[in-house]
Amino acid sequence: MTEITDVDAWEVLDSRGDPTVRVRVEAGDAAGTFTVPAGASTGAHEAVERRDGGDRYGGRGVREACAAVRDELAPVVAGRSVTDQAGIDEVLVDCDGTENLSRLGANAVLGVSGAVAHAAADATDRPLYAVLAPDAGPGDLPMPMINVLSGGLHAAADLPIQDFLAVPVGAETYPEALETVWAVRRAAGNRISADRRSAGNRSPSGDGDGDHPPPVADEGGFVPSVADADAAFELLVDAIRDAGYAPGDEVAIAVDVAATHFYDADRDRYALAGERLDRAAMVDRVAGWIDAHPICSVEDPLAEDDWDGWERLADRVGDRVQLLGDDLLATNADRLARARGAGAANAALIKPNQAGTITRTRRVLEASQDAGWAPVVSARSGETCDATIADLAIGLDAGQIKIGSLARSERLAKYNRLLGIARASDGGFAGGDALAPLD
Ligand SMILES: O=C(O)[C@@H](CO)OP(=O)(O)O
Ligand SMILES: [Mg+2]
Repeated sequence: MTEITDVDAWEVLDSRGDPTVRVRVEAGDAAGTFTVPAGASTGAHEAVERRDGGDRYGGRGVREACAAVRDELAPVVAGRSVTDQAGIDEVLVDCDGTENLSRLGANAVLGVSGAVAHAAADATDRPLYAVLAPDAGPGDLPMPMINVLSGGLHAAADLPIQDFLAVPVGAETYPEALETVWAVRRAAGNRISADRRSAGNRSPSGDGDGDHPPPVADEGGFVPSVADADAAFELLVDAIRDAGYAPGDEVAIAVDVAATHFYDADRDRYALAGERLDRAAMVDRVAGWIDAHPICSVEDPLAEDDWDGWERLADRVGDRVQLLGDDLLATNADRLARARGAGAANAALIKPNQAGTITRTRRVLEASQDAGWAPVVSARSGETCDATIADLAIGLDAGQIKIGSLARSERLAKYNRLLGIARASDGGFAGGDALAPLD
């Protein structure tokens, strides 16, 4: 048994330049570090983090979360076996004392939980994915859904839909999957640049007529010059063709509508690019996108508490596409159980900082697998070069992963971790089965 001997926490900056929590756990000579990510399109049902700028903690929430790690969480885990992840997570949750971890902050609790997992890997001299894996062992490399076009809260743009992602369903190896999407991204960038050139836009740094680079959003996706979702889907399909791939068969499209953030609860309407859609019209609109474009996965097509809308859409298209709950499920076991009972979705986005501990994350992921629902491990829009989710996806055999674009270091740290694991393994995909090419 290797006992935890020290826990420290401090502020570091994430990919938006905002402070976040980094925790280091020591167990004798072994040590592990984990850095907590942060969402922008956060759901109401996520575990509650202490972030800067919130009223509740006077705007210095991250500093207080770090202090909570040092002053309250460190004493309760000191002396415990670093390999007892479930036991440690239980005392962390008990120490907070609230269900949603709002007293100390879910970022304080997850910071310790994640660093314990890394320290256990170091103490046992095993890769993190092996430490996270069940007795049956780790799974396959996850099929990536990779952000190419961005809108919504991640981009200062008119396009209300958040992510348009390419899924390289025809790729046979991990390097080929990333090469495929890189070619699609480059083709999309060329098209947006050409549009900007003809519209006379120029980047502030541009010094010539040829310089019209596309703007990029929080996760490195390109911000297209269109407000209409159908136009964005068509742009992505054109880019897939430009890159030499068959839309649907070789590269399919996933979309994160992130509808909670344009749902007007007072009027019970979806405010979509100047329109005001009621529930039935929003369901029609999403079904229309699925009919018209080679879409294999739709995330958050309706707002986080619009159960009726989710059920209607699932009845209509649930046998044809992956209906992925992010804000709906919030990596929360009770919400997943409710959604299962209602048949409201058929896949679960898995974000550790929505859950608050590694063990809670694992349990929701496993509950989703038990239900026959595809789990998709996901990064947040605010990230660091911490690559833990890559190991989580492989260790727990998630089958799919969503990290962001291929052009920002905080995203590439995770893709590169997966490439390293692919190099050391047979490189097989699990996700190819879950997301079969479209007919
Ligand atoms: O909505 C999402 O799925 C994520 C990642 O794209 O965004 P955020 O981290 O801002 O919630
Ligand atoms: Mg989402």
